[in-house]
Amino acid sequence: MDSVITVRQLCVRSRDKTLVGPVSFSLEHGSTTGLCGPSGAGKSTVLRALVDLLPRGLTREGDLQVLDRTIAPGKGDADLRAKIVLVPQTPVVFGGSILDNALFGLRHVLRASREVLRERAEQALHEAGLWKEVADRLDSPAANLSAGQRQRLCLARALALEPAGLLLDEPTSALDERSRDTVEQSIAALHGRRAVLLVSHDPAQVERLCDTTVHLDQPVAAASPAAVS
Ligand SMILES: Nc1ncnc2c1ncn2[C@@H]1O[C@H](COP(=O)(O)OP(=O)(O)OP(=O)(O)O)[C@@H](O)[C@H]1O
Repeated sequence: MDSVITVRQLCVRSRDKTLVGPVSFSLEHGSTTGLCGPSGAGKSTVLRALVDLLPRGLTREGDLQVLDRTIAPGKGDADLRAKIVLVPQTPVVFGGSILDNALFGLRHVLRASREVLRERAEQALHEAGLWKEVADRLDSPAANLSAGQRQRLCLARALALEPAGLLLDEPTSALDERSRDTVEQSIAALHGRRAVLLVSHDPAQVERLCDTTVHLDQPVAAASPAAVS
């Protein structure tokens, strides 16, 4: 299989502490990898490091390769973030319609006619498993969607970019069982098509969805507020 992301000896440090790592792993095309570990172990921080979007005051060390391109710290760009897309834990739904939300992001990376953009957005809604529920109301406010539908809308927005890798930060942690199952079905459908890194606290979910698991075993000491600028 082809590697989409490879990290070697990745560490994230604040001014005076190592918050994460060293950790090494690779995400293969078509595979789903679980990223597990106790609260505070650094799972969200790893995801942000992979798209080179660490908060100010934190630095990355070690090698990061995305599709054979080496990403030096601070050198991540729009191209990287269209290839590797981070879907945060809390779905961010913008004002505007369901279609506007699915198109957000895509509009910035693809110069194409409205028809082509719309086609890509609709395809992404299919891929995220939301199409049947929204096909007849694409122009309705996205704010009216349920929590599970919002999560899948964020997934669709990410998929519209046709990324090689998707980083999902606890996508079902705030959902009831039924919505969780629906979101899980959408994630399962990505298998074989994208490299997915799934942060999850739920071993059963990891068992259901993932081919392989990366453990961040060591809880790490938080940086003191004084250490962060
Ligand atoms: N901007 C920051 N400055 C200093 N320390 C930070 C910063 N962001 C995160 N940390 C610290 O890094 C460590 C890892 O945090 P992170 O949120 O990545 O953990 P997590 O494994 O995702 O936790 P959870 O499972 O609770 O979401 C924690 O100790 C946290 O306090």
